[in-house]
Amino acid sequence: MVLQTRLMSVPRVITVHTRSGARVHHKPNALLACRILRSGQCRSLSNINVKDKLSARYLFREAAIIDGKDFPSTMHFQVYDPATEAQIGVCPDLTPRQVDEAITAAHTAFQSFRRTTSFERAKLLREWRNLVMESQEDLATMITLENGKPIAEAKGEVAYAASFMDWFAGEAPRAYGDVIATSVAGNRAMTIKQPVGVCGIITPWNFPAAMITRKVAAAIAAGCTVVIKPDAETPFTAIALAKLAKIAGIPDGVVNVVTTKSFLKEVGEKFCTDERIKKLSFTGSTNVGKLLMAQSSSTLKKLSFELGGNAPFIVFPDVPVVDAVTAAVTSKFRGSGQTCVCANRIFVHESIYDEFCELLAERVSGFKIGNGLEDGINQGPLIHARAVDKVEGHVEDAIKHGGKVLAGGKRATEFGPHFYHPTVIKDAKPRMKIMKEETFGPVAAVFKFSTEAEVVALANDADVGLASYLMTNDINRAFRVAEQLEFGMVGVNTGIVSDCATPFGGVKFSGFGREGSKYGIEEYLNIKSITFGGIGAPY
Ligand SMILES: NC(=O)c1ccc[n+]([C@@H]2O[C@H](COP(=O)([O-])OP(=O)(O)OC[C@H]3O[C@@H](n4cnc5c(N)ncnc54)[C@H](O)[C@@H]3O)[C@@H](O)[C@H]2O)c1
Ligand SMILES: O=CCCC(=O)O
Repeated sequence: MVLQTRLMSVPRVITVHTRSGARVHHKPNALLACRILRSGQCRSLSNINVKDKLSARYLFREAAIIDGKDFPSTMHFQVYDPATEAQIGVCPDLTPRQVDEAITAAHTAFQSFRRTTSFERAKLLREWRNLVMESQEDLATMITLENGKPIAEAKGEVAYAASFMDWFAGEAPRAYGDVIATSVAGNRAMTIKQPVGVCGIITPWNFPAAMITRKVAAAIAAGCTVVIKPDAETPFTAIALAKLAKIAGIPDGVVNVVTTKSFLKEVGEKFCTDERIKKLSFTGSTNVGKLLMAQSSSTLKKLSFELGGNAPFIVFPDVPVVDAVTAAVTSKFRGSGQTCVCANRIFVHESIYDEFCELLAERVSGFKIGNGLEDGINQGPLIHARAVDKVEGHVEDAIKHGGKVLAGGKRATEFGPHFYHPTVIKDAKPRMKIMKEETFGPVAAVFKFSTEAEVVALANDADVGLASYLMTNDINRAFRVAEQLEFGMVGVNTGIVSDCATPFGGVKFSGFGREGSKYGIEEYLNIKSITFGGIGAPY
């Protein structure tokens, strides 16, 4: 019976592709199907009917979107729910040649879209935003299915994603230029800002909607067109967003979504080396960021990179411990610890260390783990088996180096293979892996410190510099420490720094460029200076 159920999950036609792009189609017989299941190519025990879970069934599309149309393909990859391992659907596995069609569509659309007024683009963005919020439940359901985060968090992500549309609708008409006094008496100069052109957008799985809209809303506000490549773990939210963009009246070719898995490297290279793509905005790991930067050198593209973090969370003794724990929990366990701004190293002053650790462990032990679609769940699965292995490795390493597990510390296999119990580790030491590497999982490692100078040095002892946090009620210390922290963002007395209105981005190996805020649109604009001569002396 189990085998029969498993066999039903094997696609009716299987397309196997070679690296050279040649395709072979199979109608699997039982033997081949068994081999596929054994090889792990098809691991689901059942399929989820996503459309039945949505009120707008058309939002779930198993197609790329190029030039406003569904782009079919004969090659596909499967997408799975990390909570149940059931198959959610299949997505086109596009080759660089097919991706070329998306770039052509974006390039053609740019010729007219660049000429729209900023007011027209703002109107389109607001329309898109309204549709996204009307579809909040459906989009959140898709996010939870693809990514695993609890449904309440997924709804929050949709609202966060929509906030960038609203924000950049406001920023579009405010892309002001300057009037400049020149050194030559007869001259006058001014600047105007123009859209850079077609933008390549590469995004990770941890925020299937918000990492896209933070880039795309800014690009559209500026008058650019985009080709989005979402992560192969979470493509359906991106496709639904593009469908809503079309319904909002955003012209065909302005928002394209390409999906790929087997041709990831080649498609990445295509994004970097195609001269029609003038800007690449990437959110993901530092290693991939370095590769994309190297690959882009031949085309000298404008680049924005939001890369990995390893956030310190510093607790000084002048704040109530309960407030510090609440902020630490908010920062650490968002998305089961899988956000780039999650606290990774919690530094607590020795005078309140034991109390903090105990209260943190008590809070974390009360978390409700499970399938994010169920009521009341606040910790879902991790994205895949590799993520669980990494978390397990960090916990084992911490124990080996003297760390004491106060909560969790083990896989939560009773919920499924991708679950890990939210964990608190006391007596964390700088020699542990967790000090140097982002865990990207639900592990709170708590370090003890004695002096301000010591903790600032410890916090800055990282090759990345994205978010950082400090808790203190001493205003002088807040300024002093915030200014010394080598990070792009500092949260003082809060565990959340993300907001459409504030600049988001890092320093060091966390990348460069800023998203959101009044600076976000600048990443998609070129400044042109226009000098008028022969005007005469100024009055
Ligand atoms: N700074 C931020 O805003 C931010 C946000 C989310 C995640 N992150 C970072 O991302 C990392 C985890 O995410 P991840 O595992 O998905 O990262 P990743 O770098 O593996 O993947 C990110 C995206 O890049 C794509 N990609 C991978 N290899 C590629 C290649 N050779 N060419 C082109 N595209 C390629 C992936 O398909 C995905 O779409 C963490 O380090 C995290 O801190 C940073
Ligand atoms: O994971 C990175 C982005 C998280 C955020 O925007 O708050």
